[in-house]
Amino acid sequence: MLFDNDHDDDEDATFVIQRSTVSNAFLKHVPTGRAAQASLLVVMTTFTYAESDEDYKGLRYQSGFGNHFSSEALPGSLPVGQNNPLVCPYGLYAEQISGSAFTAPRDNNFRSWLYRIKPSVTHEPFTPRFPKHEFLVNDFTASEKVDTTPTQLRWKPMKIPESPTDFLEGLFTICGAGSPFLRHGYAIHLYAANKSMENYAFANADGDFLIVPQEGRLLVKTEFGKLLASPGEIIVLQQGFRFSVCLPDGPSRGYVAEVYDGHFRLPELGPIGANGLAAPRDFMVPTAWFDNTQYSEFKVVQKFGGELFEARQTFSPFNVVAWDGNYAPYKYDMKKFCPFNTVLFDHADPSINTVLTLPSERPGVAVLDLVVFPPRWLTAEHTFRPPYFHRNCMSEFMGLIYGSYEGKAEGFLPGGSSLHNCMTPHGVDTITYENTIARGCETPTKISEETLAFMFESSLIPKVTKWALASPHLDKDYYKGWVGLQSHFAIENANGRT
Ligand SMILES: O=C(O)Cc1cc(O)ccc1O
Ligand SMILES: [Fe+2]
Repeated sequence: MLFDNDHDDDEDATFVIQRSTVSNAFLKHVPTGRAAQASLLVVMTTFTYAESDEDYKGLRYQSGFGNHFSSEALPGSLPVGQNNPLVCPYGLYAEQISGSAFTAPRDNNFRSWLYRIKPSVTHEPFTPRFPKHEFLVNDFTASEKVDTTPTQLRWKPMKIPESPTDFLEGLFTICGAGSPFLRHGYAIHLYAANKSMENYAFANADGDFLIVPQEGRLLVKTEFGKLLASPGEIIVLQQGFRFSVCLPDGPSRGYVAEVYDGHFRLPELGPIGANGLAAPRDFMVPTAWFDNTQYSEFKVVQKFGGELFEARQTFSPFNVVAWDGNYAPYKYDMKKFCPFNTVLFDHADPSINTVLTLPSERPGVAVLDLVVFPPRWLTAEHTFRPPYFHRNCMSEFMGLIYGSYEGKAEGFLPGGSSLHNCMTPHGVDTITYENTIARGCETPTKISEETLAFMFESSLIPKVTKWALASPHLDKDYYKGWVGLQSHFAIENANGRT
């Protein structure tokens, strides 16, 4: 460790998860080998986490968003004053990973130098991985696995699978737009898993992963070190990084946004000033750690153009003893978000809660924003305080990590999802509307500490996978939450509702 701005993971923090014993109904209806397998297998309550506690207790991080970091697991393992000396300390190989064109402008130029026991290229040829992963979609411009619909969509929480399933096996696409071949667009996936990835690492050549755990912690081993994230935190694993997802608590599920255009950044703060929203200091980057074990076989699985390929090697890709650069994975605790809001009247647009944004080439228009709905005071006078009724040219995918969402009294459950596509009308449900009118807005109210919802908002119109549309988790009654909204129009009452 070269810097002292490092942080310990809270060793005392525990997170109780509920084990589900129901099969993955999202996949159940799909007449395929994997789904058929899943429905045949008996309930399984074990999980694999082979490593000792030492593996994740007391992890240390470096802090700061977009910093240039340096970290070494052995003293003196970082070369001094240059990137690729003829001979590196400890006989390490120097290897650069570029997350932007070499010539990208400085504030958009991302690269790191990794000093590793063997270079990444030391593997057998890539071959297609079997059995094929049938539930991933990347090229939404061409895939036959997707459909379009302007209907309001909502899904109940997915179930943890019964059969042994790791993060990659348990990943399935819900919706998305564009294509990694064009380097433009995104995919939104869900994952539900019950075991750690064993003896293999995954790397995504198509884009960056932003993972939102909803149940169960994730311990992610990366070439840069380890990241441990609880529900409420997010993890960003950029294009190309090799990583293995382990489940220290067993069953786990959550949401993933995959973006093809480039990397997330902090939003501009404009008139808010220099402080507020997500603070750069709260972004945590791993410290160097390496695994020098000889494996009879260790696979690197690479997603490339939406297809999975694998290559065999006899060593762990987590063999980086030291690294230096600004292209590194990170985590962020959304509970640390510092919200701003209206303090007199009217409802602020949700963009006020943007955590991270991936801008498009059009000013102010995002490929994908991560927006959080954190605990906060509502103080607006003579104002309908919950989210307004609206139609949006942007598309809104929402998830709930815990608690309940201010706009929905019923049906939007932790682990559930909703999609309000481009120009699809939506807003609070009837019960929330009636309760809000009845309660009035005389006193400040607080959205509970026990609640955390988020939204992925995009300017690109998502197509939805056929399995998500046919899933038994799709809430067919979602529209009923609004059909009860009554007309209160009264020509004789010009001053408000009767
Ligand atoms: O639709 C939603 O619930 C998300 C949302 C929240 C809000 O406070 C204002 C607008 C908006 O789209
Ligand atoms: Fe909305």
